[in-house]
Amino acid sequence: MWRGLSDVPADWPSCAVTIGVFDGVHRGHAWLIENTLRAAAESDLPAVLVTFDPHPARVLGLPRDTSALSSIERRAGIARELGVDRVCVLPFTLELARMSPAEFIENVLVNALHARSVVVGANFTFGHRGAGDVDTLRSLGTRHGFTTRGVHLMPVNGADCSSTHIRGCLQRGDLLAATRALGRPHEVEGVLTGGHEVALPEGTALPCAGRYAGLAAGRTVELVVTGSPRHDSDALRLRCLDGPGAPGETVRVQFLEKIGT
Ligand SMILES: Cc1cc2nc3c(=O)[nH]c(=O)nc-3n(C[C@H](O)[C@H](O)[C@H](O)COP(=O)(O)O)c2cc1C
Ligand SMILES: Nc1ncnc2c1ncn2[C@@H]1O[C@H](COP(=O)(O)OP(=O)(O)OP(=O)(O)O)[C@@H](O)[C@H]1O
Repeated sequence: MWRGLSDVPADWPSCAVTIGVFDGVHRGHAWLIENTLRAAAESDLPAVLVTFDPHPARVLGLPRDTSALSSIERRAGIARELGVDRVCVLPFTLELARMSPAEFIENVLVNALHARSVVVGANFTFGHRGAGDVDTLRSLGTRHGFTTRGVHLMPVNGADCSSTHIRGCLQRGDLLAATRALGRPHEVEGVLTGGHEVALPEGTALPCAGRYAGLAAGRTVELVVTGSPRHDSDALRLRCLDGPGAPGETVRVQFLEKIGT
């Protein structure tokens, strides 16, 4: 995983690039990655996924739920499992947010990554005030020697499959719909404390308060989410009953089904 453009080797070859937050790496993201791998294979190029951390909306203070469906490490791990060769995490700062679409293309895609093919979802925006889109990539790409593909958005159950949709499913306790959009059950990772509590990184997305059937360390467990859900879900706490490990151990927990309030 490259953390910032300074980690990209100067002799990095031409490549195919896909860009976005990719929180949760849901089925729509997987479809986009599949298209990127196809574009890469057609020209025998490596595939790079460019992502941002923290979430741009959080840095910009936009009134949106930006609770994390996956940590940046997990996101990169899933992308690698899907076949991406490198993940480049750009620290999303106010300075980056002020970069124009043309500057982003020149500094990131052309000068650092040597992009020859760029593949994004049809709704992708970038650059100051989100002014750049697929058409911007297409017209500036002609000048800079890369091609652009805008991939149609994969729907799930008639709606756009998006991280926002999945956060909404979790807030309603609709785990079935969340699983369907993610292509796997929602999971979180944290450290077990005394009293079976799981200490989670700040801003982790949890389903609404209630009792859930889940999996931890390969065992069926009962999960209890307590607290009053707020916009960013930090007020929610997680307990994992049935002793999945000793205090201090890191545990990955999957939510399978809501079994009570
Ligand atoms: C260089 C750059 C500057 C950006 N500046 C802004 C901005 O000023 N305002 C904004 O709402 N989003 C801004 N964004 C965020 C994008 O509009 C978009 O949310 C982000 O690239 C993630 O794309 P995705 O939501 O499709 O994953 C910027 C993104 C980039 C890469
Ligand atoms: N359903 C989808 N099908 C194909 N591509 C998608 C889909 N959803 C998002 N993308 C693309 O994936 C990349 C990452 O997007 P992003 O992380 O913003 O996804 P998102 O799920 O729409 O997130 P959010 O709901 O937080 O805006 C972007 O290029 C975006 O256009």
